[in-house]
Amino acid sequence: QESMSEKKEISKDKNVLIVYLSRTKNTKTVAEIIHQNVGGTLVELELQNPYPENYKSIVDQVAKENEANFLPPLKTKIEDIEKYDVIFLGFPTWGMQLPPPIKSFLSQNDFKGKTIIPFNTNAGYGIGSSFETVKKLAPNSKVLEGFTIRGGIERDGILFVMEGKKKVEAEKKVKEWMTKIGMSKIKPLN
Ligand SMILES: Cc1cc2nc3c(=O)[nH]c(=O)nc-3n(C[C@H](O)[C@H](O)[C@H](O)COP(=O)(O)O)c2cc1C
Repeated sequence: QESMSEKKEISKDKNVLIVYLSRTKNTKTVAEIIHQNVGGTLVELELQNPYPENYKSIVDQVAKENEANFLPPLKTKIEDIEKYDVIFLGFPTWGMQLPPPIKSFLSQNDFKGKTIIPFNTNAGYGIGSSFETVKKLAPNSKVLEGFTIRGGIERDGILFVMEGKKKVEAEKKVKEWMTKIGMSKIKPLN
């Protein structure tokens, strides 16, 4: 027989999805740190037509896509997205905006009644309009306070930085943030 306290515990259990976009693996590392803390399903978003390797080319392409409101088709399809209650959504800042593939992801799924938690890395200029756009594109969801940390500066040839001391700093900051938003106590079901 289940006691009352057990029932309370069970109602706290959540299905957690961690989905992220990452080109030079900084956001990927933050996604993995979140995964180590909370468990759940970890998925990298991939595109049907990958972006160019060249930095200047990708910057130009993203600027054009933003201007045209183009939603690049995704290769990654998340099975049974309905079953997830909590979705951590990770991305770098691109052109001071939410990257087009994340706009695609938000536009093609229904997040009604779900909790979305954004996380970000950037070259030091911050989140721009990205967190606001998450709210706009998932209007029936609850968007919690996001996490942001400085990552690489590809423009200056600094690609992956989330190792050594920097990774330790990220681990500490992620833990503090998860406690603040009440996500450190949840027990993922999956
Ligand atoms: C196309 C593109 C545009 C970017 N635009 C910005 C920007 O507007 N502001 C900023 O601070 N960093 C910008 N960056 C830098 C990335 O946000 C930063 O390097 C981030 O840590 C990369 O994450 P990733 O390693 O997960 O791909 C841009 C990078 C790329 C590739």
